[in-house]
Amino acid sequence: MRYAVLVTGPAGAGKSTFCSSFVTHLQTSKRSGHLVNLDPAANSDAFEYEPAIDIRDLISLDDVMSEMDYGPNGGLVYCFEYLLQNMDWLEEELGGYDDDYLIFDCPGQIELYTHHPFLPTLVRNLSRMGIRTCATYLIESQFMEDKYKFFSGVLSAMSAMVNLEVPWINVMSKMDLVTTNTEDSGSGRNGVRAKKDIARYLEPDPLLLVSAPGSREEKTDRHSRFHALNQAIVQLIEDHPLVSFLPLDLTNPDSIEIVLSHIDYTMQYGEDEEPKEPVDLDEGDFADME
Ligand SMILES: Nc1nc2c(ncn2[C@@H]2O[C@H](COP(=O)(O)OP(=O)(O)OP(=O)(O)O)[C@@H](O)[C@H]2O)c(=O)[nH]1
Ligand SMILES: [Mg+2]
Repeated sequence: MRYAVLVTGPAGAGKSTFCSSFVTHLQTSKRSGHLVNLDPAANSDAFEYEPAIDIRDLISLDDVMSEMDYGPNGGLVYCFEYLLQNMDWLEEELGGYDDDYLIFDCPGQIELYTHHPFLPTLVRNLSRMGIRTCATYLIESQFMEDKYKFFSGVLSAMSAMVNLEVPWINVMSKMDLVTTNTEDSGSGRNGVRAKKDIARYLEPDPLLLVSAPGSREEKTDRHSRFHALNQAIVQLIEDHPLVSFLPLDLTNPDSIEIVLSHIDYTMQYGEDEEPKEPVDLDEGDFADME
C-alpha cells in the first residue's frame, strides 16, 4: 500500500517547509517518504530535499508563459490541465515507490482547491493507482491576529474540504510565532491575547465574530453593514463545525510527531501490513538525498 499526503493551503502558509520537516521526521523515525513537487512555479532553492518527482520535469511554467503568452495564474491552470492529460507520466514516475509516504507539495493559489476540479481528479487517479490519499490544509498562525482574516481562512478550508472528498487535516502552522500577551487584553486589538484565546481559534469559536454590544467596532458603519453577513457566517460555522486546527510548531519535535500521528491515523497507515523492517539509511531510497 502506498500513501499520499497532499500538502495544501494558501500562499506562504509554510507548505514547502512542512514537507521538508515531514521527510526529515520520517527519516529519523526510520520510515521513508518522498517529496512530490506539484508546484510548476517552485524555485529550486526552496527545497531542502530534491523532489523525487517533479511536475517541472513534465512541464515548465516559464515555457508555458513565454510560448503560450499566459500570465502566472493562467499558466498554472494550464500546467495542471497538462498534468491531468498526462497521468501516465505521473503513474510511471510513481511506479518505483512502494510502501512509502508520498508527500505532495502543492501550489499556493487557493482557487486550485476551492473551485477547480484538478485535485479531485488527481485524487481519483491516485486511488485508481492503489494509492491511499489524505490532505492537509495549512493556515499560518498570523491569521489569528485578525479575526476577519482568520474566518476567511476557515471558510476557504471548509470550501476546499467540501471540494475534495478525502480524509482531511487542518493545520495551524508557524505556531512558534504566536506570542500571547495577557497585559494587552484591554487594548481592543484583535487577535490572540492569551493562551485560552488560542483554543478559541484552534476550535473556531464563531462568537469571535460577534463583537460585544457597545464596543468600538459595533459602532462603526463598517461593522453594522457587515453585521448581518457575520451573523450568517456564525450560523454556517455553528451548523457545520467541520473545521478545527492542529497546532504545528516546527521548533518542537513533539508537535510534528502529533501532526504526523494524526496523518497516520486518518490514513490507517500500516494497518493492512506486517510491521516493516527499518530502512537502512546507507542504501536505497535515501542515498541520493542530502
Ligand atoms: N517562523 C516560522 N516561519 C515559517 C514556518 N514555516 C515556514 N515559514 C516561513 O514562511 C515562509 C513561507 O514558507 P514556505 O514553506 O515557502 O511556504 P509555502 O506555503 O510553501 O509557500 P508557497 O509555495 O509560495 O505557497 C518562508 O519564509 C518560511 O521560512 C514556521 O513554522 N515558522
Ligand atoms: Mg511552497
